[in-house]
Amino acid sequence: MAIAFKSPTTSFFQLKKNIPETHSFLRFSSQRFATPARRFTPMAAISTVPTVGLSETFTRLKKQGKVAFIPYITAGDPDLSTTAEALKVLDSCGSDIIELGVPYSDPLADGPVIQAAATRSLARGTNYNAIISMLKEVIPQLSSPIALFSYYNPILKRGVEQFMSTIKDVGVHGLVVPDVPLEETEILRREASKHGIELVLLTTPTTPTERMKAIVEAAEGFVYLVSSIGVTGARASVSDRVQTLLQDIKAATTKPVAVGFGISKPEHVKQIVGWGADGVIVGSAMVKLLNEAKSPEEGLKELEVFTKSLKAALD
Ligand SMILES: O=P(O)(O)OC[C@@H](O)[C@@H](O)c1c[nH]c2ccccc12
Repeated sequence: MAIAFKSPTTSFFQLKKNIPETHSFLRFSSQRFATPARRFTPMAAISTVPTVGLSETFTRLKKQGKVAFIPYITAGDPDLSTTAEALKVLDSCGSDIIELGVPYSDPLADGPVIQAAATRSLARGTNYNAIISMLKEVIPQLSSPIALFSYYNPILKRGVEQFMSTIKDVGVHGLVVPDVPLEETEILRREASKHGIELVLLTTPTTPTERMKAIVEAAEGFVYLVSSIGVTGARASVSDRVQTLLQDIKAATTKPVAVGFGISKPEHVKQIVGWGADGVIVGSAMVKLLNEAKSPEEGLKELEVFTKSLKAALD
C-alpha cells in the first residue's frame, strides 16, 4: 500500500500544533505525533555556509590533517524536538558529519541500545514525515552534513526515487542502508547518484577481499568499516584487527574510510586514529547517554560534554 506522502514542506513546528492523525511511515497504525507540551521555540535560522557533502568534508579534513568525528543518534528519541536540538549541539561541538537514524521496527543490525531507542521513538509516534519536516527546519542551521540512516524496507515502501528526491530536497547529503546486500544496491546507487546523494556502503571483518574491493569501489562519500562482528553497541575495547582491515581497504581504494561499532571512549578514538582511519563513528554511547539523562535538557548537556571529550581525542 503506497502511503500518501505529505509534502515535507509542512513546517516541523506547525506539525507540533494539535497534530492531525498522520499516516505513520513505519508500518504502525497512525498515531498522533506525541510531543511534550514543552514549546520548542525555533532558533532564528542561523545563516551558515551551505554544507558541503561527505566526500568534500573528508577532502577538507585531509588537507587539514584531521580525522572526521561522526556521531549517530536515533531520530525521535526521546522526541523530535530534542533530536533537533541534539543535531545543533553535535554540530556546534565540532562533529564533521552527523548520522541520523530513521527508527525502524526490525533493526536487525542494531544492538539493544539502538533497538530500544527505535522502539521508544516509534512508540511516541515518530514518523518519516515528521523527521523530514524537522530536517527541513534544522539542516539550514547546521554546518555539518547529515547522513541519513535507514533500513531498506522503509525506503522500498516509499519508493527509492521518491525517497531520494525527498531527502535531497531537505538538504540531506548522504545515506547509509545497513541491510542492503551489494547485489541489490543497483537501484539505490542509480537513484542516489541521480539525486546527488552519497550512498555509503559497509564492509565488515568477515567480508572476503574481492567482495570488499567491489564494495569500496561502489561506495560514495566514505567507506564504513564495521570494526567488529555482531551488532552495534559500545564495547570495552576495539579489536586490533581494525588496523589490518584498514590497511587492506586503503590498499584497495583512496576513498576515505570511517570506522564504527563499539567506539565509546577517547582511548578508542585515539587508537583508531593511530591506525589510519579517516573518520570515527560513535552511536550507541550517544544514544544511551541521551536516554539515561534525567531530562532532555540534561541529556543535551551531557551530549555536549561527551562529544567534546571524544573530539579532543582526535586533536
Ligand atoms: O553504536 P556503535 O557501536 O557506536 O556503532 C555505530 C552505529 O551505532 C551506527 O553507525 C549505526 C546505527 N545503526 C546501525 C546499523 C548498522 C551499522 C551501523 C549502525
